[in-house]
Amino acid sequence: MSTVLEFPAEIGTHVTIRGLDKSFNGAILYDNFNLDIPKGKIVSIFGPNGCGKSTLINMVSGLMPIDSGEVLFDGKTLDKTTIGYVFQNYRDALFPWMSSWDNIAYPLKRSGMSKDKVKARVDELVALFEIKFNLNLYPYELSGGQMQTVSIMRALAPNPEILFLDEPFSALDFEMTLFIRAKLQEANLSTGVTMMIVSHDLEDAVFLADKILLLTRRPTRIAEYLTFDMAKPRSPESVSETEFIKTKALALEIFQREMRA
Ligand SMILES: Nc1ncnc2c1ncn2[C@@H]1O[C@H](COP(=O)(O)OP(=O)(O)OP(=O)(O)O)[C@@H](O)[C@H]1O
Repeated sequence: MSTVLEFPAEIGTHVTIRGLDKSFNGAILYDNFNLDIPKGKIVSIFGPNGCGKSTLINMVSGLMPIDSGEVLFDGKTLDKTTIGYVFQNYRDALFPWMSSWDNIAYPLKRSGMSKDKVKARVDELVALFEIKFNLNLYPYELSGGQMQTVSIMRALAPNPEILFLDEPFSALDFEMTLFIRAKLQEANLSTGVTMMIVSHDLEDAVFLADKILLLTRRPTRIAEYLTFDMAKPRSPESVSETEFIKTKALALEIFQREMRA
């Protein structure tokens, strides 16, 4: 098994993943997998169907057990780390018996925060997300995009060090995708929260990314770990700029190479 001593992390690393192994029913998905996630940055994960993108963030976030290996956050274990997780299926992720406001406040109330502080934190998020709809509504009374916005606000409420997002755009229309992309970018830039985002859509993946993790078919390895340092904040027009088009084309080329392999 690899260890941090064998493969020291680069300076500025938040999450070190070392010697990660995972099999399902004897079929190897990850075998001695190593990865560094930089602090305060956004890493987009892209790769062939079934290569284990969701499994990777589920293992790092502790939703799924690993067979062996080590995951450390600034050298700490998961139980000493505040994380947030945004699920693909926001309909099932929100508590249907609570108003949207109570959904967002839930993790804060659970941590024992005083009523005044809870209200102040929810107000901060309302300002950040420029919420115009009524948060007294129940999730089922909201549109899909509004529900996903509430799920992201809930995940960000406790000021996590790291936010995991599993295909947050997959069920959104284009207008909401643009809105949520912009808000995730703002949240990252204003709070420095690290993000790991699984995306099926290459444009979404590249738009937010400081790093693009391209995975191979299983057993899953790193095909390339691209750095994309186009200036931020990026705008909807950024996708037409040469720098963006070039990186997207490079990622596509690597993806296609892996599909043929
Ligand atoms: N709980 C499980 N039990 C058995 N096999 C599983 C389980 N979870 C995932 N797998 C298998 O592991 C592989 C990777 O799944 P995962 O959902 O992580 O891939 P993905 O890259 O996110 O896929 P997609 O692009 O289709 O969303 C798949 O072959 C899947 O069938």
